Amino acid sequence: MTSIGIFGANGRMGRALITVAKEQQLSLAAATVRSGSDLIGIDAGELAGCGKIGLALAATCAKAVQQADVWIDFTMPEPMLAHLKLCVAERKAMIIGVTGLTDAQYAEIQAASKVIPIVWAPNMSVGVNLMLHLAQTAAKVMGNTADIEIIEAHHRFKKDSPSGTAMAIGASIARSLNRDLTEVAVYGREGMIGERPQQTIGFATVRGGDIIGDHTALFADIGERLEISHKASSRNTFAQGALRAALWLQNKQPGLYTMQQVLGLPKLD
Ligand SMILES: NC(=O)C1=CN([C@@H]2O[C@H](COP(=O)(O)OP(=O)(O)OC[C@H]3O[C@@H](n4cnc5c(N)ncnc54)[C@H](OP(=O)(O)O)[C@@H]3O)[C@@H](O)[C@H]2O)C=CC1
Ligand SMILES: O=C(O)C1=N[C@H](C(=O)O)C[C@H](O)C1
Repeated sequence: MTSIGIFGANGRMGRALITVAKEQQLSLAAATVRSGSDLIGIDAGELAGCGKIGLALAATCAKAVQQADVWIDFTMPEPMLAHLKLCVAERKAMIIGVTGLTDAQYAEIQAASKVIPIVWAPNMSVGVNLMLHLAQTAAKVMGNTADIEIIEAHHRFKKDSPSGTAMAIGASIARSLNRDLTEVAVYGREGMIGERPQQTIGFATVRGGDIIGDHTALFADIGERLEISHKASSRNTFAQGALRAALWLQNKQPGLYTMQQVLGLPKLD
């Protein structure tokens, strides 16, 4: 049975991962927190609020990393890169859900994937990964005349904007229309901005309360509009996807894999 490790066990996603791993009776071999944390030694299930699981939280270090075959990381870009180095040194596979990466940070994941197998995805839900296909189909049919806008909403604690998922939806649409997202993306509008250039892809961000994660791709033409929407109502959905990826990734060759591959969906354009 694949043994699984969780970095950032105290995060919102860390706790969801522990809960779902327990529900699914997976082999959770390690769960770590920052070194020096007061949580070290506490039972991981008690931290997550799902009851004792008999696994004490450990400090993140090489020795802890040796305890599991596949590590899951939903922390933040900088700690994730430190964890990536540990996994490369110990030749451990990694599932990475962290968003808000710079191009240079993403390049570090690409480089590490020459040595270890990695799944990186900004959204581990089945629905969003299907939505990427639906958005490409809509773009091919409507994208040359319709105005395309991507709207996302998340909880007040989220640090990055637009969300990683919104960026992935925008990139998928741009690819299927042969547009360069860096040239056509518009992030927010203010003042006398003039009429909308048709080729642009707009992004709008909402932040508030405890919204788990909503995404809409809007194709607005004259006389009709199409909206493709996904709403997550539980973080456990993302955790289920990440754990599915962890089981799928064990014994794979080094490489950078996608959730499309994990879920057996066709390759995106
Ligand atoms: N791909 C997907 O499906 C999804 C991706 N995400 C992404 O996952 C990431 C985490 O989200 P979320 O769980 O809400 O965030 P949280 O803020 O709840 O958790 C972040 C975790 O990272 C740890 N951390 C932060 N900074 C450091 C540091 N400098 N050193 C060590 N540990 C650190 C925190 O530790 P501590 O508790 O000690 O502060 C915490 O455990 C985000 O990038 C988010 O966008 C989220 C949901 C789904
Ligand atoms: O920070 C979050 O919470 C989420 N982040 C991911 C993103 O940036 O797309 C995925 C999900 O929507 C929740």
